[in-house]
Amino acid sequence: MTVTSPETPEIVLEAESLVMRFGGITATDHVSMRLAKGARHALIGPNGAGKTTLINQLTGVLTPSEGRIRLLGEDITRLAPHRRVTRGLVRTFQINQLFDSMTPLQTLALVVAQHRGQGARWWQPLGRDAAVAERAGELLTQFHLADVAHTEVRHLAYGKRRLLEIAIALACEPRVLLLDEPVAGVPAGEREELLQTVAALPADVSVLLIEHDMDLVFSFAKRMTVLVNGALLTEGTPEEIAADPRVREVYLGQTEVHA
Ligand SMILES: Nc1ncnc2c1ncn2[C@@H]1O[C@H](COP(=O)(O)OP(=O)(O)OP(=O)(O)O)[C@@H](O)[C@H]1O
Repeated sequence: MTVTSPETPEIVLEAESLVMRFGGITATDHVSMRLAKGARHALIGPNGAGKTTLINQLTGVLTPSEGRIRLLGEDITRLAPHRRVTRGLVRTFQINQLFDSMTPLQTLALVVAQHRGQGARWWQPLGRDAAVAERAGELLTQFHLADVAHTEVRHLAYGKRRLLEIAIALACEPRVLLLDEPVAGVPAGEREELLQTVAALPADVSVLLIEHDMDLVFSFAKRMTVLVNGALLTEGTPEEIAADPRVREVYLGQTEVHA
């Protein structure tokens, strides 16, 4: 039996000494990080720090040159991306052309049905499967999309599209959600709704936020990991990170980082 106490939180996602080389470039240089259950964890770093490369390894788009990734205690280092989603590791999706002519209701019903193994039946009139329709309706309400439930995605405001992207990820019932720049490009007038929704994500879903917007990072995160030049510079609480002179130097754009 595994005994966990408040001092030893359950670790849901663990990267152990990940290395990713592209030819002569080491984009991820022995990076380790752990995400606790219910985490609100941000991954930050200047351009080219290796955030995207790290996330691509966590989701399975890239296979690390070295190191291990564990999800809920199981090694997933070489597991295909879709199998990671099934096991509860989900990244926010960028809506592609496929969804443009569908409504948010149709989109969410499709994803919920697909995730529940009812993909072949998703096109049946909504209402045939009450559980799917109910879950899609819940997500529409939770993500402030009820008023545009029947509007084709192509006509949605940008902020609503970003909300739908997060709702799609939640429809996959994640244990760990990788939230990739949720407010990037969202106009000021639409940000507040998005920020509130991100703040209200279910407490039992562990969230890793990748974000350049420091206001969002500091209002959201309880822990932060800072990457610089592919390596882990430091990890800590927002207060520790804000007070760290090395982090300040990085964000002031100085080239020398003193360890
Ligand atoms: N497929 C690739 N082939 C070669 N080099 C790559 C590849 N992908 C990333 N890199 C390099 O790895 C380094 C890290 O890039 P990455 O995109 O992961 O950084 P990032 O922190 O996500 O940056 P940004 O904030 O600008 O998106 C960069 O030097 C980049 O040029």
